[in-house]
Amino acid sequence: MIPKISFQDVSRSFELAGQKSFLALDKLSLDIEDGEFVTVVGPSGCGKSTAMNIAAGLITPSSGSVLVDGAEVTGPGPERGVIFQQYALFPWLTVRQNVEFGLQITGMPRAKRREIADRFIQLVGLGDFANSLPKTLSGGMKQRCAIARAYAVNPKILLMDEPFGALDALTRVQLQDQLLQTWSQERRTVMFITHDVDEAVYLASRVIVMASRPGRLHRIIPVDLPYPRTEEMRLSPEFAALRNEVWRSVYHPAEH
Ligand SMILES: Nc1ncnc2c1ncn2[C@@H]1O[C@H](COP(=O)(O)OP(=O)(O)OP(=O)(O)O)[C@@H](O)[C@H]1O
Repeated sequence: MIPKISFQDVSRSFELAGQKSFLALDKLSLDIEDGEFVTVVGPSGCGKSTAMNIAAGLITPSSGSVLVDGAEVTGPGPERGVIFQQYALFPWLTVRQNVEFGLQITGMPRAKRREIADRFIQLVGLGDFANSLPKTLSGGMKQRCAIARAYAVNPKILLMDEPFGALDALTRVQLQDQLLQTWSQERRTVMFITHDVDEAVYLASRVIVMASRPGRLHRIIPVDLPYPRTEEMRLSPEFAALRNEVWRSVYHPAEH
């Protein structure tokens, strides 16, 4: 089976003015299977976003390559949806128009667009706000809108860079469950960066732990908890053990 996403010896350095070049990512090799949900954790500056942006086709590697379905990534593509922490919604468009936007550029007829947009707006719990402008929404609602917009174009891969980072704890947990629910229905491949160790364990079938200086793969920790994930699981000793393991390898990489 060809992996859905394959990082092959991917390195990236940045030229800093007046200094020698800085190695942000050092020979990352990692395969992500079709339909898999992986989370990526690691200290600030260890190259998580750099790796994801290379997979998204937003920046190029200095050496190595990322393959999607066996083909080298050379730029962004509709099969890869990207969701950032601060997702820029168009402020002059309503929730529905924002969600429809990605479909419009594919040339889809209006009625079909609206049907799909409304389905995803319902799914993320914004049914009552379809005609609202972003400025009238809370941060969590804006992010739900951004997620609906990314889902609506039906990308086979979701690249999510701390998408819930700015949200309160309760909204965050709700969006985690919503994300897992849609993932189990539609089986996209998800690569999800987070600073939250609980979130990393709760969502993933494997947690990718990176280390810094230079940014690199440190460990891969499998999460042997069945899906669907539940609140009971979140509070279980197995979950606590996994969380501790991930925590130690992020914060004490020399020993773990
Ligand atoms: N465009 C750039 N120019 C110069 N240096 C950069 C650039 N982008 C990233 N870097 C550097 O590369 C390193 C890795 O950055 P990256 O954003 O990938 O880390 P990260 O693990 O996602 O960090 P965080 O968890 O803080 O978001 C950092 O030291 C950063 O300063």
